[in-house]
Amino acid sequence: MVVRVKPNPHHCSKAMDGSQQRFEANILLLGAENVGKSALTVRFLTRRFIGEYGDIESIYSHNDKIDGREISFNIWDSLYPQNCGTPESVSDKQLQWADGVILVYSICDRSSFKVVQQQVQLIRRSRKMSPTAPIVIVGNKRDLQHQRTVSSEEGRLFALCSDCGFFEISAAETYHGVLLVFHEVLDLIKESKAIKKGVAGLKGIVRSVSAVFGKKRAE
Ligand SMILES: Nc1nc2c(ncn2[C@@H]2O[C@H](COP(=O)(O)OP(=O)(O)OP(=O)(O)O)[C@@H](O)[C@H]2O)c(=O)[nH]1
Repeated sequence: MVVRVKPNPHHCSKAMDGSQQRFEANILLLGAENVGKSALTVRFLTRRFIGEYGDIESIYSHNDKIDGREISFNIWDSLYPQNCGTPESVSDKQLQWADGVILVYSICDRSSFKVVQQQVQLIRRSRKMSPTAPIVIVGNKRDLQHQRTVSSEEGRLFALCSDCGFFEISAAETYHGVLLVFHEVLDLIKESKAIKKGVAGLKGIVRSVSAVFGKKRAE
């Protein structure tokens, strides 16, 4: 089931508990205009490529079952340019909301690759998002090889150097590539949340041990 709602950054997934069956993930799609952010989103949600998508910014909620576990995806398909600061800027609200980011460029639009490069720097420098939150870079429109201006190697190398995931796909041609992108982000979000939980658990142990020793010293 897909539900389309207006962007509400207060809709938050951070209350996930490993013991619960349902896993909730907030995924933010960013990138320059016309690169296929909406095409990717709609392909993932409906398996269809419809060609024209209009200029609507939305958060879509989608429930799925993967490996027997209920998954709740919230996908924020953002509009470019973002309505704050410089064109490539990303709002604090978006970063606070997101558990993971998909940054999309078009392989036949070099300026869109530059926007992705700038957005990676901005996200990495921001304190609004967990440093363990994953970023996956997607070179879209792979079907337009004859118009290519960004090589696969360049995209892959940049992603590798920036510690981001990387895919080259065509939202127009196949559903499978799009599915792989969303599943990768989901897996990385799970890992990131597990790391955060581990760190929190460790802090709890340190606090308990300190409390015991503190008490003993006081006796
Ligand atoms: N050839 C080709 N065209 C694509 C592909 N993905 C999207 N498009 C086309 O690119 C255009 C822009 O797609 P959108 O999904 O609206 O792009 P967007 O990034 O959401 O654009 P904004 O809403 O302006 O931010 C549309 O005409 C799509 O049909 C693809 O993989 N291959």
